[in-house]
Amino acid sequence: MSRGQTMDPTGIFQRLKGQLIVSVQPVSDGPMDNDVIVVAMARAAVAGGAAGLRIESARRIGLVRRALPGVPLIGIVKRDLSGSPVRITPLPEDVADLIEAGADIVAIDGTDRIRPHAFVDLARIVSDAGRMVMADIASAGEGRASIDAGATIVGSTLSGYIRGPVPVEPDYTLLEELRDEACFLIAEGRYQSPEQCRGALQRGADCVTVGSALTRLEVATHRFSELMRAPSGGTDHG
Ligand SMILES: CC(=O)N[C@H](C=O)[C@@H](O)[C@H](O)[C@H](O)COP(=O)(O)O
Repeated sequence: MSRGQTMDPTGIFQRLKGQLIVSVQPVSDGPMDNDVIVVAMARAAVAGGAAGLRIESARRIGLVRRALPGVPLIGIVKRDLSGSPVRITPLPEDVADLIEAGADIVAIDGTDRIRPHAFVDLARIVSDAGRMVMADIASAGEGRASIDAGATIVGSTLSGYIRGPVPVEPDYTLLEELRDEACFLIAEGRYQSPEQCRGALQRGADCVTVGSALTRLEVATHRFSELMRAPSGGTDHG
C-alpha cells in the first residue's frame, strides 16, 4: 500500500474492534528516541498481536507506513505552543503532514481549551483527504462536541492530564459515559495491564491503546524498581 492509499473506515474498524493498539512514543530525548528503534518497536508490537499503532511525527508515520504497509496507523504531532496548552496536532500543517505521510487516522486534541485553530477546521482537512478523525478528549462533553465537529473516533487519551494530579487508574467512567455515542471509542491513558484493558472493553470501549507500559522502557522499568525499593519491598513472599 502506498503512502497515498489508506484503508477504508469499515475495514479499519473491523480490524481494530476488541483489539490492542500500541502507542510507540519513546521518552523524548531518551536513549530509545530514535527512528530505527521506533520502527523496530512497531514491528515487534505487531508481531506480538497489536492490530494498530499510534505514532508521533509525520516522519515516523512515513517510516512505519513503509515498514508495515497494511497496519492501521494513528498519527499525531506533538508540539509545545506559546499561548495554548493544546499539544496534540494543533496546526493545519501538522494535519497535512500526517496525511501526506500515510496516517489512516489523524488524532487531534479535542479538549475545550484555548487553541490556535478550531477542532472543526482541522477535522475537515482530515475528512476531505478521506482519512479518519480521532478526538483526544478529557470529558464526555468534549467527546460529544468532537463528534458533532467531525470526529468518528474518540479516545479518553487526555483524561487526567488537564488539571490536578494525574490519577493512577485509567478513567473507566468516561468510557461508560461515551459508550452509547455514535463513535468508535478508544480507551487510552494509564492502561498498565491486560486485565485493565479487558475492563475497558467490558465498560464499552471498542479497543484499547497502550503506550508507556509497553514502549517506554524507562517508565516500565521504574514501576519495578520503585516497588522493590519501597520499605516493604521484597518481604511479602520471603
Ligand atoms: C497525555 C498524553 O499526552 N498522551 C500521549 C498521547 O499520545 C502519550 O504520551 C501517551 O503515551 C499515550 O496516550 C498512551 O498512554 P499511556 O502511555 O498512558 O499508555
